[in-house]
Formats: sequence, C-alpha cells, structure tokens
Amino acid sequence: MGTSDAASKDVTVSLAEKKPIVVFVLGGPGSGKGTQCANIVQHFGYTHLSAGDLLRAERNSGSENGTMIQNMMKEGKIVPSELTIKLLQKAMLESGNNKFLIDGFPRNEENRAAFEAVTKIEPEFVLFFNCPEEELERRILNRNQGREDDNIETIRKRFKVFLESSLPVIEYYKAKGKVLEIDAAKSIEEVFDAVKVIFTTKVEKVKRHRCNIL
Ligand SMILES: Nc1ncnc2c1ncn2[C@@H]1O[C@H](COP(=O)(O)OP(=O)(O)O)[C@@H](O)[C@H]1O
Ligand SMILES: Nc1ccn([C@@H]2O[C@H](COP(=O)(O)OP(=O)(O)O)[C@@H](O)[C@H]2O)c(=O)n1
Ligand SMILES: [Mg+2]
Repeated sequence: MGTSDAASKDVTVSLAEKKPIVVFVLGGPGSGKGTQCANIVQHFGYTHLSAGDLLRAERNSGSENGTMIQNMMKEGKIVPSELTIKLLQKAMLESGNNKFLIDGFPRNEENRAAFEAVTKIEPEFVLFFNCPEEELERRILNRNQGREDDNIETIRKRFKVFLESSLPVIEYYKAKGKVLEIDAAKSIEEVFDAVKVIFTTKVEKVKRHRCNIL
C-alpha cells in the first residue's frame, strides 16, 4: 500500500469512528440547496458541505486536478467520485463537527455507490428540493455569482444530467424510504418553514434513537 493509500485509509477510519450524522441535500441546479443549507446551519448546528463549492475551491487552489474540474463543470459533467469523496472526507474531519449537510452529492450512481463503499456512512435522510425546470432556469440566470456554468448552454446540459443521472439516485433513496421531498418552487421563507418542520421532528427522533430513548 502506498503512502497516500495509507493516509486515505486513516481518514476513512477516523471519520467512521466519529459516527457522523449525514443528511444529503439534493435537487436540480438552482433549486435552493445552498440557500436553505445556510438557513439550516444557523438554526440547527450542522456544517454545510457543498460538493460544488469544494470542487471550485480545489480548482482555484492550483491543484493538478484544476483543469479537469474546470472542463467537467463547463460541460455540466460529474467529476469522478474519488476526488469529490476525498474532498468531502477532508472537510468533514477538519470541521470538528459531526452533523453534516452534504449538498449536491451524490449526484449520480457512481457518487452514491463509491461514498457508501468508501465511508460506510448511510445518510439519516435525503432532503429533496423539487422545482420545475422553468423556475430553475430563471433562478440560475439571475444568480450573479460569476459562475462560468451559469449560462444557458451549460444550464441545459446540467438539467439533462440531473434528469438522467441524479434523479435515479433520489429514486434509490425513495425506495429505501429515506427521501423527504419539499416543494422548492415556493418562496425562500415558505421553503424554510417546511425545512424547519423536518429538522425539528426528524432530527429529534434520530437523536432519541441514538440515545436509545425511543
Ligand atoms: N425559494 C426561492 N425562491 C426564489 N429564489 C430562490 C429561492 N431559493 C433560492 N433562490 C435563489 O436562486 C438562486 C439559486 O439558489 P441556490 O441556493 O444557489 O441553489 P442551488 O444550490 O440548489 O443551485 C440564488 O440566486 C438564490 O438566491
Ligand atoms: N457531486 C458533484 C457535485 C458537483 N459537481 C460539479 O459541480 C458543478 C456545480 O455543482 P453545484 O452543486 O455547485 O451546482 P448547483 O446545483 O448549486 O447549481 C456540477 O454541475 C458538476 O460539474 C460534481 O462534479 N459532482
Ligand atoms: Mg449550490
């Protein structure tokens, strides 16, 4: 085993020992994942990890993977999970927290299966922000964060990837009874009201279950 294999095994073992609580936050591009995660962090003490933000930071750091990340994002394609999982694991360990909102991941079957196989972490539940495509397009075109993938050509590619690759992941978790779906076409405040109900009921239940109080 090489040094880097040994190091990544150490990360995996340390993380598993922490028994982290993980909530996957999924939904089409522009559905409000980042916006609502910021709200959840304020109210419920989670650490927000956006896979897209971690990949952008890695690209901007001058890493050897920068060009690959840039090219994949421009095409709306999903970066190989090995890199994304490594970034997520590192961020989880460095956070000092053990409650995580993992936003925009898993985005395809490869992401999902690899995360499960590598980390052995099962999400407590999956929050799915459901929103029609016309509204997603409107929001992204008004987002103004200077993202190179927020142009109409890349947006259409990202929608296609969402429908073909990400929705099947949501279906996978639906079949396991893990998906909590929210109508994300409503206002930011209304969506957060629905999110709050979920986090106050579901998360309290998880806590009691973990302490054998149920
Ligand atoms: N419920 C909402 N109604 C209207 N605009 C929203 C809503 N939620 C988020 N937005 C706006 O839409 C854009 C995309 O939101 P964002 O949280 O970045 O979505 P995602 O992370 O899912 O791509 C942002 O400009 C945000 O301010
Ligand atoms: N699990 C992930 C998440 C994002 N990404 C890449 O990062 C891009 C932007 O993801 P994001 O989550 O920041 O995008 P939004 O859904 O927030 O609009 C995606 O279109 C992919 O190219 C990825 O490759 N793998
Ligand atoms: Mg986002």
